[in-house]
Amino acid sequence: MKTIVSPSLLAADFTNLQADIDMINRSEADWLHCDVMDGVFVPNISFGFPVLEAVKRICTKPLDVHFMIVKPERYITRTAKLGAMMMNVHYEACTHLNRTIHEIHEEGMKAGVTLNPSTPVCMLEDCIQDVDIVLLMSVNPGFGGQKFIENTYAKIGRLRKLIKDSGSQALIEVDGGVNAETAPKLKRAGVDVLVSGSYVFKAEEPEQVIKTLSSPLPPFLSL
Ligand SMILES: O=C(CO)[C@H](O)[C@H](O)COP(=O)(O)O
Ligand SMILES: [Co+2]
Repeated sequence: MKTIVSPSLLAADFTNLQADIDMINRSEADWLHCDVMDGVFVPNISFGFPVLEAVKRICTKPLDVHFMIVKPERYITRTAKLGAMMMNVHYEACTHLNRTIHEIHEEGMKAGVTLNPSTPVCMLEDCIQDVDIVLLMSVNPGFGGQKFIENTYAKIGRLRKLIKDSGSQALIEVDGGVNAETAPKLKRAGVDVLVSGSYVFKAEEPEQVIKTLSSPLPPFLSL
């Protein structure tokens, strides 16, 4: 089965976003992952609504928006208005996660819940049936180009079990350090969606990289 690929805009060339988004539009990428950072929840500031709105005007792929901000519920309506397909909020940033998930759905978007590397998947036991996607951070959020945290493979297994046992339909998305070495192992571990920033946008042939990320593993590697 093909893997959903969501290249991360954070690694694009901000002096020529049009060229990089043209590449995404031509490519086999399924979604475009947009990292919004506030300098409080994470120690970095990326971009906000003016950039998201401009990107939405020229990008033909659905936007998968990853909010690394405190109290993301303040921006649900605005995110829906810009036309995002999915709003990903951090478990660690939401005091009333149940309400936030329902508000995201009421605004017509898919609801994603993101876990930092140190947050265990069992924290999702009481909301897994309500979410469309769980985004596992495989780096500490805030920066692109970091080293993949190996414990993510085992975490995917624990999350897969939680999803199965609860009868949830949630997809498993992994973000951070996804490249030629980690992607096949993530596929074998059962990931549904791969986010990849530097590996895609710094590649000589980014469209080919996206195609390879989305391809199923050869049968002898899927064992
Ligand atoms: O959420 C993120 C960082 O907080 C980015 O989506 C992620 O880091 C992607 O970058 P790379 O593939 O270069 O690791
Ligand atoms: Co991200």
